Amino acid sequence: MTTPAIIVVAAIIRGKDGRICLGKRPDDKHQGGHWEFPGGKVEPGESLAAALARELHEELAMEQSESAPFMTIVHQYSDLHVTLHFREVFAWQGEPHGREGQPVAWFENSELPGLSFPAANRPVVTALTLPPSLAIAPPDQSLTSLLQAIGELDATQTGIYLRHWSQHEALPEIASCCRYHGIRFWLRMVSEEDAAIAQQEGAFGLHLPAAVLAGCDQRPDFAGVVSAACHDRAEMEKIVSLSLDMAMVSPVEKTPSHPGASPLGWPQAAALMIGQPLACFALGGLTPDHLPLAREHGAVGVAGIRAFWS
Ligand SMILES: Nc1nc2c([nH]c(=O)n2[C@@H]2O[C@H](COP(=O)(O)OP(=O)(O)OP(=O)(O)O)[C@@H](O)[C@H]2O)c(=O)[nH]1
Ligand SMILES: [Mg+2]
Repeated sequence: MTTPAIIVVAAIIRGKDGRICLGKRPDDKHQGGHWEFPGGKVEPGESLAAALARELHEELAMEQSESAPFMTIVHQYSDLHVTLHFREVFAWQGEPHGREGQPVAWFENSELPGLSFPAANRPVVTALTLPPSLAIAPPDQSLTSLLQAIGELDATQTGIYLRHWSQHEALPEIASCCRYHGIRFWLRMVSEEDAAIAQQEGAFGLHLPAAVLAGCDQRPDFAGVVSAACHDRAEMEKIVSLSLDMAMVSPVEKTPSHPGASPLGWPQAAALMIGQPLACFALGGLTPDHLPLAREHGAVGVAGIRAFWS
């Protein structure tokens, strides 16, 4: 028996202090009692932006003027198939309040993982803990220039992937520099012990290259974000089957670091990323300025080497 299918838009509303506005779903509704990103069903013929503006007016008395895609999640509940389009809201008038009597409150990003949400929301809650840009440490970078570059990054916007440093003797020094500057960093998993090293050094993420993903039959034992490289549909299916949190999808465009690789292009990258229950990062020939384009195509973030370190 097929379950009913609906299309929903929901808002990521960030206040000036960075906190996020959530509502509580009434107990008698689908997924009642959980916190939700305010929003609701898209009506036939309505654009996502218009549907969101209408829902925010109806539910929160917010007159919203501008929103852009954040991520899309497709989820099968036992009783309902939902396509959830999360959009980031940039500008609005009016102080949001629960017009239908529902509790409305503002939360720090770090508080979100401790709240109870509908099951479909897990990937968006993870995505909200991630920086929008991920700078990959270039292979030829010296330790001195790496440490200096870390100090110059904006920790709210950029995390780093220490691709070549997992087993390096200087790792504790680099990790401590990242922690000091509040930079979220990822380490590469090559052997099992890398997961323990990443945990011990306070890494935010653990990244599996394609060959490691291929040999993996369960999610690595790491209490942070687990990501993996993804170049095609089979790898995406593997990543989803292992319940990983994040995929770095590449190469989206032509890139000097892999001159022989033929790029996916945005339409094919979008087909891989949109709706998946994880946070996708687009990689390959991109700069941080590609973020809005990447979000239009199903990625929540962008990653790269050269263009991400200046
Ligand atoms: N608004 C919202 N809905 C969500 C979220 N996560 C999630 O699974 N959903 C599901 O998406 C659907 C959204 O429906 P809704 O109840 O908000 O719809 P609505 O505002 O149009 O209300 P109505 O049915 O009273 O007209 C529900 O089945 C809900 O369980 C979320 O974060 N926000
Ligand atoms: Mg609603």
